[in-house]
Parts: sequence; structure tokens; C-alpha cells
Amino acid sequence: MSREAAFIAALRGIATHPAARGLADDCAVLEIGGETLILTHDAMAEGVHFLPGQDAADVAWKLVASNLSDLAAKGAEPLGVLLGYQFGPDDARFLAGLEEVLVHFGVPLLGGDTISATGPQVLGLTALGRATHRPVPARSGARPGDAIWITGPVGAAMLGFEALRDATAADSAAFRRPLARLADGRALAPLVSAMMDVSDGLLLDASRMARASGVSFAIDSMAVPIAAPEARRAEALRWGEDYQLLFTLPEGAEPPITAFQIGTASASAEAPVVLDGLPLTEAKGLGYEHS
Ligand SMILES: Nc1ncnc2c1ncn2[C@@H]1O[C@H](COP(=O)(O)OP(=O)(O)O)[C@@H](O)[C@H]1O
Ligand SMILES: Cc1ncc(C[n+]2csc(CCOP(=O)(O)OP(=O)(O)O)c2C)c(N)n1
Ligand SMILES: [Mg+2]
Repeated sequence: MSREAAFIAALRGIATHPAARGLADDCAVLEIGGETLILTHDAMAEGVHFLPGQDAADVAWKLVASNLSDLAAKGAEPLGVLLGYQFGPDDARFLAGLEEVLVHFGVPLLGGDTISATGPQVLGLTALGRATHRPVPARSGARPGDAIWITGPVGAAMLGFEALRDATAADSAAFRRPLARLADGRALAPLVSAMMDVSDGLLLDASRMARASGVSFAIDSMAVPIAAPEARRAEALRWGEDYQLLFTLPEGAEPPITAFQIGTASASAEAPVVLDGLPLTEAKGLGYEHS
């Protein structure tokens, strides 16, 4: 088990409130006064999530979009964000990007905290939303026979990262300015048996959904749309940060938005994901995990 997976497993003994969903979901889901609040927090660190010297406006964009993507996976309507800010190399560019992304998604900044510290810049953001449909989709609802779908291609962020890192002429926007699929998530929420966003790599996130649902996912690698050269298909399925929505629908149901069927769920087999008939028994190498 990765260090990240082991730590979250240990946290599960503490996070016993039902709203925590066993720390096996993209967000907390808190019933309050006839409404359902959807809460999520993600952090980003220089050198880990963004390159040293990267435009701080793009860093702000991604910090907000990656959190809103978790709300999208619940079909939630964003209510606002709280920012944890550590002064960095260009606070003015960060502010410009923050305003731009919040205007783009129509989300208010509600508060946060600001600190000065040494070492690589670390940023955090909490996003709050309200459920537009109940029950709120979970990672755990996939059933044998369900079809597995994804909203669009994977691999664009990987190519964008390489373009930025290597300062080539290739487009890096998919890495710098990902989109949160809020409208797709809202349209899908009433129909899906399970849904999550793909941040850590399709195969790793699919294995998490399959595990949470107690099923096995048979995935056809050639059915997965990729935005990378064919020779890099295996990497595109593992890199992450494309923020597509991964979801399951009962057999025969058609999604109301553009999406691609990539496989079928079946009763739990020897591995959570079976790729082209090959059981992937270890989580290692399926996606990005913090060590
Ligand atoms: N430090 C932490 N404290 C409490 N919960 C955590 C922590 N880190 C991760 N989690 C929980 O573990 C689950 C998986 O987290 P993560 O893989 O980061 O989700 P996502 O990729 O959707 O952001 C979530 O329920 C998240 O809230
Ligand atoms: C400088 C740099 N190197 C490598 C990557 C690749 N990378 C870093 S984290 C990550 C996965 C997503 O990060 P995580 O913290 O797990 O986000 P979460 O799943 O919690 O939303 C990927 C693909 C990157 N984004 N930036
Ligand atoms: Mg997520």
C-alpha cells in the first residue's frame, strides 16, 4: 500500500461520521436543515503539483478547478471557496488568476487564511457546494452489469505538462487550466449508479471506484479516448489531472451528455480492474500516489 493509501486508511478509524463517507469518496456529504452540503479540500505544492516558476495565475486556476471537479462528481452546485494561501513568488499573478477562475465558474470567494513560510509554496482550497440531486452519487454504487463511462479523453494534461516542463511549442493549457465538468455532473447525477472525477489516473481511480462498489471493472483499453499519440496509450491511462468524470450506468441506459463507454462492471473478481482481460492485482503503477 502507498504511504498515502495507508495514511487515509488510518484516518478512517477517526472519520466515523456518516458525512465522511468512510473517506472513500470525492467529497463529504453533510445533511443539514433539509439541504445537503457537499464539502471538499485539495492542496497543491510547488514541485509536486506545479513547476517551480510556473505562472501563479495558472496555479490559482488549477487549485480552484481541481476542487470544483470534486463537486462536479457529486452533481453539486458550488456555493463558494475558502483559500489557504502561502505567499509565493508572484502574489499579484495569483490574485489575477484567482479572480479569473472564480468569475469563469461563477463561484464566490468566502474566506480563507494567509501565511508566510519558508520552503516550497503549498496552497489549499476548500470548496463548498449543495446537492442538486439526492441521493448524492457515490463511488460505491456500481453494480454488476453496469456499463462504465468516461466524459472525454485522458492524456491531454500529461502532454501539457511535458510541453510546459520542456518549454516546447506544444499546447500546455490542459495541464495549466483544467475544466471542472459541473454541468455534466449535474446532468448525470440523477442517472448514475456511481461517479467520481479522474485526478490520479484512470486505472487507479477506476480501481478505487470498483473497490468501493465491491465489483470488478473490465476495461477495454482501446475504447478509452486518449488525447495522446497511440504509442503513449498506457501512460495516458495512468497519468491523471484530466478531470474527466468516470461513471457507471445501468445496462442499456444512455448518458444525456457526450461520453464514451470503456467497459462493464461484473461481480468481484481477483482484481478491481481487469484491463483487456488482464487482472491488475496491484494498485502500484496504475496512477499517481503520494509516497
Ligand atoms: N488529511 C486528510 N484528512 C482527512 N481526510 C482525508 C485526508 N486526505 C484524504 N482524505 C480523504 O480521503 C478520501 C480520498 O482522498 P483523495 O484521493 O484526495 O480524493 P480526491 O482525489 O477526490 O481529491 C477523501 O474522502 C478525502 O476527504
Ligand atoms: C511539477 C509536477 N510534477 C508532476 C505532476 C503530476 N502529478 C502531480 S499530482 C498528480 C495527481 C493529482 O494529485 P493529488 O494530490 O493526488 O490530487 P487529488 O487526487 O487529491 O485531487 C499528478 C498527475 C504535476 N502535476 N506537477
Ligand atoms: Mg476526486
